[in-house]
Amino acid sequence: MNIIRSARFGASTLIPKNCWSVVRSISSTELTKLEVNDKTGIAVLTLNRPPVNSLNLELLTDIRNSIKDAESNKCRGLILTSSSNSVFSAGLDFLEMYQPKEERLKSFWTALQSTWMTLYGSKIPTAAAINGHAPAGGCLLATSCEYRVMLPKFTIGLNETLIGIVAPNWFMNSYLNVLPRRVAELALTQGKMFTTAEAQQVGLVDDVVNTKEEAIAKCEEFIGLFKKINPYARALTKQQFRINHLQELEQNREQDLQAFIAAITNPSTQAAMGAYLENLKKRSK
Ligand SMILES: CCCCCCCCCC/C=C\CC(=O)SCCNC(=O)CCNC(=O)[C@H](O)C(C)(C)COP(=O)(O)OP(=O)(O)OC[C@H]1O[C@@H](n2cnc3c(N)ncnc32)[C@H](O)[C@@H]1OP(=O)(O)O
Repeated sequence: MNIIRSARFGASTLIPKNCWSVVRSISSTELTKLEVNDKTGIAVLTLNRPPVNSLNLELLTDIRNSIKDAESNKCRGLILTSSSNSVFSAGLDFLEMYQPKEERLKSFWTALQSTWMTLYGSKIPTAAAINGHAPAGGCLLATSCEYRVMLPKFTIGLNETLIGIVAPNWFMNSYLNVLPRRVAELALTQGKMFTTAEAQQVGLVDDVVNTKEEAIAKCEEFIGLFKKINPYARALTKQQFRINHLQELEQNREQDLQAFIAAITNPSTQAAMGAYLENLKKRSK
């Protein structure tokens, strides 16, 4: 019998393969659902933190655990998507950063660093089915993947300067891994949110389709490209492209954390964030 061991069902829980329907849950929490298609071996990770999948400590932790579960279950690839019809992820949860408690703020940023390193450095092929808006941290998740497909009439980009904050190096590096330097610099300094059409034009997304189902199918097609490629050779090649960015953060994690805490707790950042949040709340009424 072909057995899959699911880390989050407990080390001793064995799930018999073939006793399940084609799509099988590997692990799920209140905030994430990780399902694998038994025929293709490709896993779909659905973010499910209504209303906007803002990334708080718990969601970031669940995303990281899910990526690790997909890897340890030897999935052939991982697709990130959202349970919302209009938002992929609204980025970092402002409530983690506005008037924060220091210990929680530290855990939050440390979880973001770990999640990014796990996703950006994952050995398996990764793809994002962007079925809604993807500002800031939402864009970071998407650009950390190897392939992106997006639905029309949404927006994506690193808008940090609009909020009065500075995207850290590793946010920028994820952008630069996808965009030409000049486009990335102009976009980052303006805090530009690209429409789907603009994002495709500059190469921020690879394809545009009309439905979430088509987006997942496109991601599967992308991951299928590696069917005949030796996974070890593929993973090492990907690693060589990304190792400098990963090492840069790994070697400066504490410094990066302290820079984040100093920037976020600065009274002028708090004031800018407070005003931005106020505006967001007014708009949503
Ligand atoms: C040199 C190095 C130094 C290091 C310095 C480090 C500095 C920090 C770097 C990293 C910082 C930030 C990265 C981020 O990710 S910040 C988050 C940026 N996100 C945004 O700007 C998105 C804001 N949201 C929107 O634009 C819209 O909500 C939407 C995503 C387009 C969706 O629109 P919608 O109409 O569908 O929904 P809406 O009514 O606006 O929102 C519904 C409720 O959700 C609340 N909300 C939205 N976004 C967030 C969020 N990111 N965090 C928390 N809450 C959010 C919104 O306020 C509504 O709430 P309510 O119903 O009014 O209570």
